[in-house]
Amino acid sequence: MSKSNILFIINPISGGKDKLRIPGLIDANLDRQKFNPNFAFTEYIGHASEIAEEAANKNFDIIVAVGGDGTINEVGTKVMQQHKILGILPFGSGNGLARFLRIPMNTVKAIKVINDLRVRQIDTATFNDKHFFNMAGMGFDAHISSVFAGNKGRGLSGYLKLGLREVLSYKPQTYHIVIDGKEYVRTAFVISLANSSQYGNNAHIAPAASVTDGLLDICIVKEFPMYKLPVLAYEMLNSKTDNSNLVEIIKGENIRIRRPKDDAIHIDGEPFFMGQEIAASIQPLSLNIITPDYEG
Ligand SMILES: Nc1ncnc2c1ncn2[C@@H]1O[C@H](COP(=O)(O)OP(=O)(O)OP(=O)(O)O)[C@@H](O)[C@H]1O
Repeated sequence: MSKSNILFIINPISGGKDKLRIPGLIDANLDRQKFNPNFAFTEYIGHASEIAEEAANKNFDIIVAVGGDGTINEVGTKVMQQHKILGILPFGSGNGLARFLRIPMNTVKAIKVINDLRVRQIDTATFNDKHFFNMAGMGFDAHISSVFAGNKGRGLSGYLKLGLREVLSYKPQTYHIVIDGKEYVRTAFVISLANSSQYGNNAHIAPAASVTDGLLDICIVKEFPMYKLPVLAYEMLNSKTDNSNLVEIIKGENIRIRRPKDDAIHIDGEPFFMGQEIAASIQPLSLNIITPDYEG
């Protein structure tokens, strides 16, 4: 059997964890009968994308994102465009897609998943001109990720502290939403377009989401009084937003959203700025990815 050339693209800042030991750990645990490993550390935003594109144009068959959903986004976009295979070693703050796909948070176990080399196809989606793999959206979560991006102390506790401060001052907006031709007008705190079920850290906004159904779950988090925030948190952490009074979920393939002004959005947790009009759609089974033996 010929060996696959595999490149690990390591984001040194994701999840706020030191990653200098990662190449050694991979060397010690990767199946050398199957793989020729190489390593690259990213140095700036967008670098993972550049490295992945170059590797995909060379002779790398498998490219592994070592980081969180933002790193997966950069690497996955190039892997998908070049019809290669994506692997994930979860090292983010939230690890939404990795958790959804049941990729172990333990690095040695996640390397063993790569050794098993079970490749499946999952849906991906677009949000205007950008691809996403886990979740994209606007409203409070986009606002918070733009604020979080300017914050040096990444990691869960930094995120929670900022979230609490911002939640008290954020004002819901009114959106005109068209999902597969049907129009909805909603005043919402957040609109999330979910490919997987969760933002990360097992906060499930769309419990019934599947990455193989050819559909996005459009999650409209309604305007609600702040004292109900713990209810929403409880529902997300217990996968109960399907029956919530606070969240409306509609499945669809093609989505258009008009909002009151140009504003922040997020793509897989990373902040961007976009205009008033957003068009999103799903690309069924468009990404080859290594996962454990799990259907979701
Ligand atoms: N060397 C670097 N310095 C600064 N930023 C970087 C560097 N390398 C990559 N990045 C950027 O770091 C951002 C965050 O990465 P990532 O999403 O993987 O981690 P996270 O936000 O901690 O995890 P999650 O998205 O799972 O919550 C990405 O947008 C990526 O472009």
